[in-house]
Amino acid sequence: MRPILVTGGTGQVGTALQQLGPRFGVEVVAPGRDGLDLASPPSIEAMLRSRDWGAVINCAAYTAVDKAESEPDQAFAINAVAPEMLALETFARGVRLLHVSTDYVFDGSKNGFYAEDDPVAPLGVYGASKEAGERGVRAGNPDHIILRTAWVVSPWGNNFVKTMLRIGKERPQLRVVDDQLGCPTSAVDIAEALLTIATGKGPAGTYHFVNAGEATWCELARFVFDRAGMDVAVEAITTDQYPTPAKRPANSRLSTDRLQQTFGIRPRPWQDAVGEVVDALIRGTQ
Ligand SMILES: NC(=O)C1=CN([C@@H]2O[C@H](COP(=O)(O)OP(=O)(O)OC[C@H]3O[C@@H](n4cnc5c(N)ncnc54)[C@H](OP(=O)(O)O)[C@@H]3O)[C@@H](O)[C@H]2O)C=CC1
Ligand SMILES: Cc1cn([C@H]2C[C@H](O)[C@@H](COP(=O)(O)OP(=O)(O)O[C@H]3O[C@@H](C)C(=O)[C@@H](O)[C@H]3O)O2)c(=O)[nH]c1=O
Repeated sequence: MRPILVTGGTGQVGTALQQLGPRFGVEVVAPGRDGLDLASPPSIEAMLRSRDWGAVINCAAYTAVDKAESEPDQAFAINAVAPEMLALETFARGVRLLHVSTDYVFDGSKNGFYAEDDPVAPLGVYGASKEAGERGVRAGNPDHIILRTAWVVSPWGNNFVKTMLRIGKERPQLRVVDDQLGCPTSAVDIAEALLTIATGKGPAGTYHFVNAGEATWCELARFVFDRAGMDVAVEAITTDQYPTPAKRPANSRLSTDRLQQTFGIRPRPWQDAVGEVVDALIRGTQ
């Protein structure tokens, strides 16, 4: 297969894609921001023109959920404007675009797991910018895959597991919200799903990929300390007791039925995936 271009090569999913490329027998080219700046249209155009790409996977994003509330222009530039440009540039070259999106496009009011066609209604700037990015991708390139995922964890970059391990070393007691439900998901598993789709022939459209099961942030924190063998007491609190600039959905669990039926991808339980990440971080092997 022709090489795959990955944006955001220094991020969690971008790093995982580079690691998994050889297993799929595909060359993954994953520049960081210095090699491909999504805020710069000439940079995007030049990179798209530089090779005969087999697919483009857009993993670059403005992911600072709280900071986005005070930097909406920056968030929309990377999460909405750039994906539309990527869509137009890939369409012009007959290249499929795989675009990663988020559970935060939903408002959390559903009683159950969200399906792909459920109405979106983001609560904050980050979610709104990602939702606008989805629309840009759909409008710009009919040959697109929008893969929504959630609560990404890995040994790389910033994520909740790394935050917990860091704070847990400094304090014996933590307070973590227990009324936001979601699906913790490994960046490696997302990368595997993306490469399965990119190297296959399934139909374009919007899909969900998360690890199986569900948890609150509090349950996830307790799992992490248990797995790490750390004696940290985690007090369950409500969202009201942990005020943040951005509102987050109370329920952002995603159904993966469509992805399973279309691509035969079977997500493993989040405990297996997150456990692997905790083990790697404790061993310091990544
Ligand atoms: N993290 C999560 O919990 C979730 C993430 N997602 C989505 O998954 C995708 C991947 O997320 P994840 O790997 O966690 O993200 P990270 O925050 O780990 O990485 C984001 C990447 O985007 C890059 N980036 C930011 N601005 C630019 C720019 N102007 N030009 C080029 N690159 C830029 C960053 O580069 P630099 O290192 O230079 O900042 C980094 O490589 C994103 O679309 C995100 O919205 C969806 C659900 C949950
Ligand atoms: C650090 C900390 C956080 N929290 C709460 C705040 C928040 O409600 C929840 C998660 O906090 P974080 O800020 O780490 O996670 P957050 O940045 O909201 O994570 C999101 O990132 C974006 C990119 C996504 O797309 C989402 O899927 C999701 O993964 O935990 C506590 O209750 N106690 C704590 O000590």
